[in-house]
Amino acid sequence: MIEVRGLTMRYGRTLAVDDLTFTVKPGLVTGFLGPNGAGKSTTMRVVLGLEVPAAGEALVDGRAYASLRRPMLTMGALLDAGAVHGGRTARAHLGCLARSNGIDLRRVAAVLDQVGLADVADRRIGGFSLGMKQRLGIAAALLGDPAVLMFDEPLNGLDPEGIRWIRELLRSLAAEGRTVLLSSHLMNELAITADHVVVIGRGRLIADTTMEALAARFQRDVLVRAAHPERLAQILRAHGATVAAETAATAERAAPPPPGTPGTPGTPRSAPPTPETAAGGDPSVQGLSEQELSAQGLSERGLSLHGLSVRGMDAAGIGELALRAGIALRELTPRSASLEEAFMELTEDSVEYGARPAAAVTEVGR
Ligand SMILES: Nc1ncnc2c1ncn2[C@@H]1O[C@H](COP(=O)(O)OP(=O)(O)OP(=O)(O)O)[C@@H](O)[C@H]1O
Repeated sequence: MIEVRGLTMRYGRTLAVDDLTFTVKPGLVTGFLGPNGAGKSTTMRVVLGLEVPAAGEALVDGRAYASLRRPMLTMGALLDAGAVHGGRTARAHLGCLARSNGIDLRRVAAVLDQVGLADVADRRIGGFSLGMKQRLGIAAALLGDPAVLMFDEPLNGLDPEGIRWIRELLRSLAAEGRTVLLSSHLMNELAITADHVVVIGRGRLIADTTMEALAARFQRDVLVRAAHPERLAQILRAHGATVAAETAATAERAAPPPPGTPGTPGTPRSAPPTPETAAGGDPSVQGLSEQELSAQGLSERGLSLHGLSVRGMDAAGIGELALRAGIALRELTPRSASLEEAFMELTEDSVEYGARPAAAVTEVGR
């Protein structure tokens, strides 16, 4: 477990960490998020005893890291993969670390194997790529078989295969009951990898929550396609939900970004097209502007194709009401903001979200 309590850290006039408190629990992968300069690396350096805070404390399994006699057995950390002696081989580097921490030298071969560097163990680190150096840094962190692991931006420099590898490694380490903290700028990767997230901005805590709760907090709506949408809309409204027609505009906003665009959604945003929509849909609805749609009123058939955007009720509740009414559902998709969007919203200085486009929905069922 890592406990950060009332931590404050200054560099001259810069308040890098401001009365920060959070706990990183065992058995979970915890993501540490924050914009540039938020104080993530500073917090990690204080945890490692590399900086002395102005106030507060950071404890690893109840002890200050600096007070541990053989610290690598308690916590393994990777802060800067480049900070290694380039003239040494990977095996010699890990051997030095093992000897200075009283770690059995057989662990060196074991961790080299674990991170996929066994074949290059006797090459000089100076010739390693950034990705290989990241793997070596992870091997060093694992050397003492510690119960607590902390990585600063471990995904930097890794190719997609490397990112998948580290994601699986972190998940397996947490599944073994270890405490795993990683900072990252790659929100999408954190969304897939982390169970819990600590978000900071300007050195202060912004959110300390499960990834699931974060997704629920930023849940936009549930997309519903049903056989009798008008009737279902009325029932849902009668039970307190807000129901709007899904238009081409809302569907486009909710669609996943094109490949390569940062910000993969946390939950699926749109279902595969039905044979009808794939074939071009109802010409009386498709291609019309929102104003035209609301002026004309949406046809039952148009609504069943494009669907309903439902807020204020979860998918299970909607499904239950539809079942009771005997209305067949063709689609029921909860749609969340991507973690990227959630992160931007959380860390934005102003609560006002001025840049967000006006809602392109039309009320239904009244
Ligand atoms: N050694 C230092 N001397 C002076 N200021 C520093 C030092 N280290 C960090 N800072 C300042 O402290 C603040 C927090 O920096 P820190 O590196 O901890 O943020 P971060 O969240 O890790 O950022 P990034 O994601 O860009 O690495 C920043 O304003 C930074 O400029």
